Amino acid sequence: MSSTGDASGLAVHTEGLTKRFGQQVAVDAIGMAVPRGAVYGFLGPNGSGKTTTIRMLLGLVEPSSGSRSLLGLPLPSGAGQALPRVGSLVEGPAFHPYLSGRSNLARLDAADPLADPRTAAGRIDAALDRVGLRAAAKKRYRAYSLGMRQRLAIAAALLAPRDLLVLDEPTNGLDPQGTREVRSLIGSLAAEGITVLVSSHLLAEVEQICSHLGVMREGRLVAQGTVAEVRGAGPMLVRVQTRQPEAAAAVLRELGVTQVVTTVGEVHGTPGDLEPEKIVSALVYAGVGVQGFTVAVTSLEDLFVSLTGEGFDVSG
Ligand SMILES: Nc1ncnc2c1ncn2[C@@H]1O[C@H](COP(=O)(O)OP(=O)(O)OP(=O)(O)O)[C@@H](O)[C@H]1O
Repeated sequence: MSSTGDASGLAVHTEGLTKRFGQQVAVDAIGMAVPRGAVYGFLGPNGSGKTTTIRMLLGLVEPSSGSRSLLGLPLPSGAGQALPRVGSLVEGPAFHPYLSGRSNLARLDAADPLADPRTAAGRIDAALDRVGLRAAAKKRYRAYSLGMRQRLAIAAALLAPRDLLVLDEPTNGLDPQGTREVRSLIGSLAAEGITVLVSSHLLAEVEQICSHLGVMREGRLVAQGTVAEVRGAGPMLVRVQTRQPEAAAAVLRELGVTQVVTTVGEVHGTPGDLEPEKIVSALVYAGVGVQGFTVAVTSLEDLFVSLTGEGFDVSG
């Protein structure tokens, strides 16, 4: 877990945040730190507690214990000041299928007591522009693709000026094209300086756009930090290309390399504290012909499997 420094620079901060449902601990004393300006990927398998955490952050669910603050303001006392600056996509707003995208936004805008009706048209156009739906604004919602529907939902969250956007599984159920659309939209919002907290059970869907990651497993936050920090927390991997993989594997095991795996023309394993040059010289000394030797950090995908006990490429 990384240190995140000054709490005032955090868009989201929790300490010991916990939610119990009867006997079940859905969220177990988590300390989240989302720096301002970050795109924070909140990852974890289904049921690991992401939605419950997000609902606590948005004031939709009361925590059993612990504290939470948004944009430097503690909840619940600072909710009135903080929440208007926070846009969210949690359970997708209810859009009317027979109304156009623009009319749907107009209805939502009119329902907001803080929104000035005299400036509604400009606000709605700006929101449609930002999500790239201006040209399709007059189409009925039911004719929108899934990606367009999700972009309209994000437009709804952007009707008021926001400092923080909280998106719960915004790519869930989207096809690859829709996923790309939402991902690129998140990238452009982040470039405008909006902090984005985006949850997903699919690492691959958010990995490319995130500056920070938080990983949930069974209600606990098991890793958090910049992408590089989280990746760096994983074990190193040595890879030996050779025509004698069995002989190389024996040398590696002898040296104390763990999780040694042999494939055609290659052996890899986790070297622990062993210096890579010691491994190379031992291989040469044993007469193993070394064609290639690399030391690399574990891939994020492998790391997540080890952190969460399951792959992130399983959907549903
Ligand atoms: N209102 C509730 N009453 C009882 N249990 C609940 C309630 N809400 C969530 N849970 C339980 O809390 C755990 C965490 O659920 P949560 O929805 O937060 O997980 P998640 O990581 O968001 O998963 P998903 O992606 O499936 O929504 C689950 O075991 C869930 O069944």
